[in-house]
Amino acid sequence: MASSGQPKVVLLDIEGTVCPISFVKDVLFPYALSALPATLEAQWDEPEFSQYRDAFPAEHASSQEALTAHVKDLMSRDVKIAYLKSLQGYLWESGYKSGELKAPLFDDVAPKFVQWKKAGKEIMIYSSGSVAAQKLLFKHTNSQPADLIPEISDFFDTVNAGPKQEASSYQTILAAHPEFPEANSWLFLSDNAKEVEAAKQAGMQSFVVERPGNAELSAEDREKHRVIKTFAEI
Ligand SMILES: CSCCC(=O)C(=O)COP(=O)(O)O
Ligand SMILES: [Mg+2]
Repeated sequence: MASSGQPKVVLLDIEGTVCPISFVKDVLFPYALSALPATLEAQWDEPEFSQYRDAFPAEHASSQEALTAHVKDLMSRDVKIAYLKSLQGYLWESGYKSGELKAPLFDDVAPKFVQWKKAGKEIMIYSSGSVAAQKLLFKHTNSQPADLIPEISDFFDTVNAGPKQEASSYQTILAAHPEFPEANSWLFLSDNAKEVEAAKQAGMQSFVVERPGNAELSAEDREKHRVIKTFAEI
């Protein structure tokens, strides 16, 4: 049983943990779908875009129409596959930089970042969103200052760590930071109970975060995991 000692590292999920699920589903996703046609039209043969197009399976990268249909299908099912997440991050970049997109972090998040850092804790991120998308989100937040990147020590996604519901991914993250070798000195916070389970299997402390708009937690998950509604007690 992992100790409940004070964590040295706070590893944070994004959607449903530091920002509402609705921001991803109702703002970021529609923005990406609205930006896709013009981006494909203008950049289909551009070297800058080719890395995103060529990461797709060949049958879905054969034409702008095929790629658009595949992206719409994946997003309609919230499939968190890396090549889609990379393309989404690319599509969101102009929106963040223009000011059209701003991440609505929950009120307790930015103050806790300051408090955790003063207490000597490290803050890291582990999200299905690409590392590039994570950095855009934390650079353009509703906080003052808007840029919280300086508070964050590292970023992990499904490419540099692995699938979020597999314990081996959390072991990969631990291996990336030998300066914090005790798994139970890490605290992973996520809205997803299966991710919390995987982190605990890797020896981390891990709590389920229950934010407004999150999916209803099962009685089993409430029984199995500590559930927190804010970061107040961390
Ligand atoms: C990094 S902003 C976009 C987040 C995203 O696309 C996503 O799927 C978030 O999933 P999470 O693992 O953070 O719940
Ligand atoms: Mg989440």
